[in-house]
Amino acid sequence: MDYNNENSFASQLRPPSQIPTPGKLFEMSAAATNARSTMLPPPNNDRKRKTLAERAGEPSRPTPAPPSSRPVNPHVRATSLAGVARETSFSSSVSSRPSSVASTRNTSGSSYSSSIGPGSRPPTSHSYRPQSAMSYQRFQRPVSSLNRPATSLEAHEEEPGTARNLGKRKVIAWDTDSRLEEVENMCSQFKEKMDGATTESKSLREMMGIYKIRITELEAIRTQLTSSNAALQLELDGTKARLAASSNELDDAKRYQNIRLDDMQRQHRRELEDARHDAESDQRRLIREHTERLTELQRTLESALEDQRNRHQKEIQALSLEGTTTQQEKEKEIEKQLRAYQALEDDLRNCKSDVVKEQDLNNELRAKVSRLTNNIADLETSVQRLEGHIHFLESDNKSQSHAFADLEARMQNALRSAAEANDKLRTEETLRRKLHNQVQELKGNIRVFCRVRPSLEGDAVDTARITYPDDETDSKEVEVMGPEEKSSLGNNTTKKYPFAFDRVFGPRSKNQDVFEEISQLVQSALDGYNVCIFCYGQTGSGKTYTMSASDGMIPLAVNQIYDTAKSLEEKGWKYKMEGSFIEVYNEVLNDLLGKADEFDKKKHEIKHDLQKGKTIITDITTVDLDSSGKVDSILQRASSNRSVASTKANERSSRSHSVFILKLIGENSLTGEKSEGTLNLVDLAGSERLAHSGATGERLKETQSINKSLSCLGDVIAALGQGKEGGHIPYRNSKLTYLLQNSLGGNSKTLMFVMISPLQAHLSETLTSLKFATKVHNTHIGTAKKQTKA
Ligand SMILES: Nc1ncnc2c1ncn2[C@@H]1O[C@H](COP(=O)(O)OP(=O)(O)OP(=O)(O)O)[C@@H](O)[C@H]1O
Repeated sequence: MDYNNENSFASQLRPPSQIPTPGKLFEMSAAATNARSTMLPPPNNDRKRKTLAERAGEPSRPTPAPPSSRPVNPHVRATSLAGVARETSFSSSVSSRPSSVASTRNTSGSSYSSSIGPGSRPPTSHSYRPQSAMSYQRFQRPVSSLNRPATSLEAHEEEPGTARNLGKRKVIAWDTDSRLEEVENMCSQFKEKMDGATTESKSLREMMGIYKIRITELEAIRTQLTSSNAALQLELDGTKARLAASSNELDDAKRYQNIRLDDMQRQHRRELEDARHDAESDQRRLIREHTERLTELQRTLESALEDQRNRHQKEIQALSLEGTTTQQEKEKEIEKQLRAYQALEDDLRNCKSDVVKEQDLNNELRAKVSRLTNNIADLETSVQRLEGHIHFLESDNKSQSHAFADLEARMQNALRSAAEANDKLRTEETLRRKLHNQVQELKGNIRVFCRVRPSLEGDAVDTARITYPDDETDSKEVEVMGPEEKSSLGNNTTKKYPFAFDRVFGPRSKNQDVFEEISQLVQSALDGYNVCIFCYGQTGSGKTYTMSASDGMIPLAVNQIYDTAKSLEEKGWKYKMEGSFIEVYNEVLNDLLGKADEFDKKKHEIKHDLQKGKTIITDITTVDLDSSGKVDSILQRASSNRSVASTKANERSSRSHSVFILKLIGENSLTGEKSEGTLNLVDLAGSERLAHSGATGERLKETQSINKSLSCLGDVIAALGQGKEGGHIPYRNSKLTYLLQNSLGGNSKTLMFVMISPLQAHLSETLTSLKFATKVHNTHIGTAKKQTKA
């Protein structure tokens, strides 16, 4: 809860309920108060009234001044005038006869009417009523009542008594007629008064009704106000309670905050203490380390200084030694120079003697010059002889130039014949390709090799009896001893099953030996043919080992292609190699170089260009094989993808076909030739028969799909073997045969490996595989066509 948020608290309070408008309240208090305070006390009927006769005998008393003669507040006057509007006769009688009853009555009536009733009274009448007509009358009553004849009401009550009084007066009357007239006048006046009193009474009753209604209304308002007051009180109590609860909560929150603040402060202090402690220990450690380092540095510096000092001392010693040596040498040199000087002096002496000798010699030389002049003539003769010899040598150089030109011509001839030889070589390469293809055709466009794997360490000891009759010569035959059968005579017999293929590899054969046999087919792919090599056999018979081992057909084929492509470069050929790896599992294509989690989900379509003999698979990863090392990474990626996609119970590689597709696009820049070949290396799923596998559920579905695709492969080969021009080949019956459509049949070269397990337990599957391979071997497929690029 947010105790600081006053708004939230304020919002919880209820808005005050409707309070009656101050106008009404004012109206009630003023009107009600005034109505009650100004209401006339009931007429005192108990007061003993005097009869007319009694009053007639009384001496007349001075009448009080009429209200009009006194200074009256203008509002009071207005009120009286309002009364006049209703009872004009009374007003007039008051003014004309101050002593009459009517005047008094009229005044009180008008005062009364003016003091009550919001409708008939001017609103300001209360505020200007220090002495209302009523109060004036009340104040005057004891005096006026003495000579007042009677109020209209009293007159009414006293009416029966009037006749009696009159009768009494008749007795005492001294002027009967005038008295009678007076009485009649009085009677008529009483009658008038009666009428007026009746009207007044009626209006008073009406007023009473109005006041009753008004009182009821005011009572209702009071009730309403009381109830709203009670509601407000309740609300106020509720709000007070909420306020108290909120303030309690606020106090709690404050307390909690304070506790938390204290905790945090304590923790902060602790952390600060720890940090300070850590910092101090760090500081101490750093100072220690620093001191140690300083000491060490000092030690190092001191030792370096010592070394340097020693070195300098040594140098100084060496220099002083050198100085001493130099000084000695210099001294020696000076001595030597002194000796040389002495020698020079000796020489000078000798020279002087020599000059003498020279002069003698000069004379001798002059004699010689004359002799030499004679000799010059002899030499000129010799020069002439030498010039003749130079002429002779110059003529020999020309003959050498001729010989050089001759050599150059011979070299040009050699280059020409080399170019011719290269041309011839290229022509021969084309011829070789043709002849190579012819040899392959002669060997048959579908060939079958059989390979029997050796017994492995974990294998059962019981091996089948498999022999190789022509092992030493052609290596084309294999004989398998069938299972023991009882003859009709009850003897145990075993049947021998001989098979012959294009080549049989025994258990001792190596992958390299196998590859030598197929390398010519790989060469055909380089030459622009579609080649398909697939391994057929039961699970564990050695298909993957033959195809994808590190020295298997795939790596060896790629290596050979690299080597050959390189050697063909000097003949003008340049090759581009693209590799992709496909899996066919349960009739669904998967990209083994793609993502394992997209297996069986991503759709790949097979599209054929039958005219160009090209196959395209949509959304497949194609790797540029620009170095031979790449093939290893491709095989590893495919293998890891397969193991990710497989489960323990389902060894995916055994239950699916894998196809390594190598596209080889070549172009000869010298001859303009182009070729596009495809090498398909197929590792088929295990071929064990459904009945033998004992599979159920998902495994049964897999086995059915494998059997279907393998039997479709057999059907396609059989249909091709029939060799009917335009005959239907059921490629579309399975994904595998549809994928290999351009690599199976007339436009391609096909090689099938039938892989055999040496175990007796697998004998039945071995015989089935060998029989299937024999059927394929007996099939002759039409001539292969080279794929040339447009
Ligand atoms: N010629 C051989 N020399 C030595 N070992 C071999 C040979 N052929 C197969 N093997 C071994 O035999 C075992 C089974 O071979 P491989 O996995 O190649 O069989 P497979 O037919 O591909 O089986 P699957 O159908 O399950 O893929 C492997 O351990 C493999 O190393």
